[in-house]
Amino acid sequence: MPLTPVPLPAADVLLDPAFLSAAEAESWLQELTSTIAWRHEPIKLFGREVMQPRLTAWHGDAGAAYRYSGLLLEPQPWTPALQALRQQVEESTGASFNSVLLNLYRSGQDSMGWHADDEPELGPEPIIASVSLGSARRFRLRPRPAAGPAHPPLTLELAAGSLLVMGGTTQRCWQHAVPKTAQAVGPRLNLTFRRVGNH
Ligand SMILES: O=C(O)CCC(=O)C(=O)O
Ligand SMILES: [Fe+2]
Repeated sequence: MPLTPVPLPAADVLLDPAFLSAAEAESWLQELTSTIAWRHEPIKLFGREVMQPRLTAWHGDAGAAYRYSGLLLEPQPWTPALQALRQQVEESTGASFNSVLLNLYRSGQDSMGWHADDEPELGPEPIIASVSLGSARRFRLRPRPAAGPAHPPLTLELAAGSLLVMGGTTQRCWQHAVPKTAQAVGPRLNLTFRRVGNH
């Protein structure tokens, strides 16, 4: 399926709900869940260290170090699986990426709080390509307090095999989150391909 624009002011968001077939998505889920060295990292929140409510991993080109929510992340090398997925994402988006952040939401109790991926090393208008595997979860978008347009929040259901692309002023004008859910959901694995450094 093609990438289709999600109509939002002051944002450049595209979604392909079926970037991967169900069988491809399932096979990537199995492979990545079992071969990635998942870490459970602390995060600095208002000056205090708390554990992140999910598992993470960071892979990329040597030297693509990245500060993320108070952590300095040194990338692990690309694995053949991540290289293959990166190539497929680059072909669909026409963009190039030197790193990928992986998040494993073990259950509905794992989540990602409101944030924008606006770290300086991503540059002023970063393109971030997000592939989802496993259980579908809600992905919420809301205007950034003060900087965002007057628009209600929006919820996208990111199902297995979907590709979401955020570019342009999306990070400058909007925030996004993956809230907890009380529904019984299985694990969800998300990969966000990024280009860091030299902006
Ligand atoms: O899991 C998702 O869909 C979002 C991940 C995300 O926002 C991030 O890694 O910055
Ligand atoms: Fe994000």
